Amino acid sequence: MARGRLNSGSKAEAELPKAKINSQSLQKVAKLLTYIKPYRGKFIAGLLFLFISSLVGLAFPAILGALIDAAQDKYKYSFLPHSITLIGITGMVLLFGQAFISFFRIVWFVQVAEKSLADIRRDTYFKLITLPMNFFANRRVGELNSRISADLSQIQDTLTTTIAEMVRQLVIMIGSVVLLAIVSIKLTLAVLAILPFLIAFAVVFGRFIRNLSRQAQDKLAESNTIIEETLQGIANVKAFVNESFEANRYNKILRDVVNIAVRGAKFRGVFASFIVFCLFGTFVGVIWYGSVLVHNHEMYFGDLTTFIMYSIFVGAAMGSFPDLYANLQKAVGASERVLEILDEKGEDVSINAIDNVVKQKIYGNLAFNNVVFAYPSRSELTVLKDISFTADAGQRVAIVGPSGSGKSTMAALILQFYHPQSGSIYFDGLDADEYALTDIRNQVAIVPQDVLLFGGTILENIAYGKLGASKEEIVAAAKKANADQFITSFPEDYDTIVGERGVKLSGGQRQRIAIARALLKNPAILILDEATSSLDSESERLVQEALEVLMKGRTSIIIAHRLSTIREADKIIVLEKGNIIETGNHQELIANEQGLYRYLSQLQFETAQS
Ligand SMILES: Nc1ncnc2c1ncn2[C@@H]1O[C@H](COP(=O)(O)OP(=O)(O)OP(=O)(O)O)[C@@H](O)[C@H]1O
Repeated sequence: MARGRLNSGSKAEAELPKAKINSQSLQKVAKLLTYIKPYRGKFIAGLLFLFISSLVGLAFPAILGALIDAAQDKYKYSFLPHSITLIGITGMVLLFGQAFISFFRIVWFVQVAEKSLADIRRDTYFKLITLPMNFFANRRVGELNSRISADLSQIQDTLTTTIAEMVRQLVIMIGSVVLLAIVSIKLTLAVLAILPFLIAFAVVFGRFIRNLSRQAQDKLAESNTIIEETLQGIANVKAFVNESFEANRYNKILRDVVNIAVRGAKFRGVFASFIVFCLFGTFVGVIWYGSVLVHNHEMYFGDLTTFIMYSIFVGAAMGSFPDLYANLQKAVGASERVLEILDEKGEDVSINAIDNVVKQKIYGNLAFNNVVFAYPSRSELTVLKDISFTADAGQRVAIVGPSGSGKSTMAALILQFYHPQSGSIYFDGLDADEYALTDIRNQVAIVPQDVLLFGGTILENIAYGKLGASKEEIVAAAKKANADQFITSFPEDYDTIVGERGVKLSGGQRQRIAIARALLKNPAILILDEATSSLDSESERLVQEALEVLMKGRTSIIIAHRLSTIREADKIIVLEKGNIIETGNHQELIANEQGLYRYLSQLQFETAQS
């Protein structure tokens, strides 16, 4: 019956919203069910075995009744042997047969569910990572991740248990009602007159209680967000001595959780007491009426036992439907959400690495032609307004400008993370749209401001630039990137684990790893997003040296924060509020007394001196 969880603990899938089950939603689910297709043989066999084992289960009340009657030398069923022992043996044989069949149906259902779910998971993950950047800009990634895993678990549960349980309970319920009528039509009518009303009441009241429990769960989820956020930003909490502020915030929300849970508990108490009273009242009534029939010799005692067992079957089956139906609704909702992702249009990247190899070589000539761009998530703010510039193969072009002027956005456009609203980007004189997306990304490398290292060894982290690179190639790249020395100073050398659970590397060391990665990738065009935080002078020298090696022979776009590092650039583009306001080399720009470049240079020079 409605087992609304009213304590504030919550399972992930308990929070999943339910969807309406109608022809439209079922059509969508059917699309997801195509994932079962490769395993349909096992699935159908499992359903068949389930059907058989449920039918066999229906025989037991009759056999138990027959055993009890046989004890009094009464044999009602002609198809059963007229001997207590033989009836007992028949029961045992059926039981064994049922156990045997159940084993296979459970194994097959789990196999089908696991395999098809793995396929859905693989496709969803691949679709997710090939979705355009804009998809991620509008969503909280953590939320997306937990939502998808909860949705997929719900679908998995439904495939492994809910569908099987529904079929089983349906067979048992229909079978039991038929068999009840055969045993005693009078008693059957008495039971059927009461049970549906009781169950309808339980469903309606149960739903009300579930709503209350959902409110408690939502509040609890809100409180968990506080924990998550504060733990992620623990350094901020400590630095601002805001521990008591956070503790109070958390405490307040916890009090709300308790209030809602306690209010719900009162309703739950009323509900449970009423149901227990009515349900057991019904059974007491049935047994009373049955005893009267037995007493008047209108019914055997064994029949009464059989009858009571079938009534319990019917009650349990009816009671299980609301939960099973709710599970099905959640699964439909979950399927719809997973399908939404699967139906999104991903970028043109193939799951087979072989399809992504470079088909059209880029030599490094880059041009922006009247590029206008606004982020799709903030379309009212034009970030780049009519940007035009060229970078010839092998040139170094620096982009400078105040914070928020659009420098990183230009890098994102070169990497084709977004597309300009108007204007074009050209590689070797050809519009970017004429290249395969992977061709561009394979031949452009970025050394970002903040280098993210994956959990794994240093070797694997460098190899990310060229999967399948040999150890010699990796070490050679690390040497050129001035990284070999610090790597070999670790006891585990290139096998040192870095990332969240491994050794923490300094900013300069991480940058040199990123440079080694980029060297290994050997791109035609290089984007350097210079770190804003300055390194100590030794580290700075090592990084700068490595960058010199990296930039040699390639087009380099340097997003510069420290103007001292770009004096040698062939061209400097000064950006302000999305417009190019000056272009030239260092000498030319510094000569412009009213220019922004000269002003910014002086500002940095004075700051450095002071
Ligand atoms: N993903 C995004 N979605 C919406 N707006 C964005 C996004 N990324 C950046 N912006 C906005 O675009 C503008 C330009 O940002 P951008 O990061 O390109 O500047 P920047 O010159 O690189 O700044 P900084 O020197 O601080 O890194 C800013 O107003 C910023 O708020």
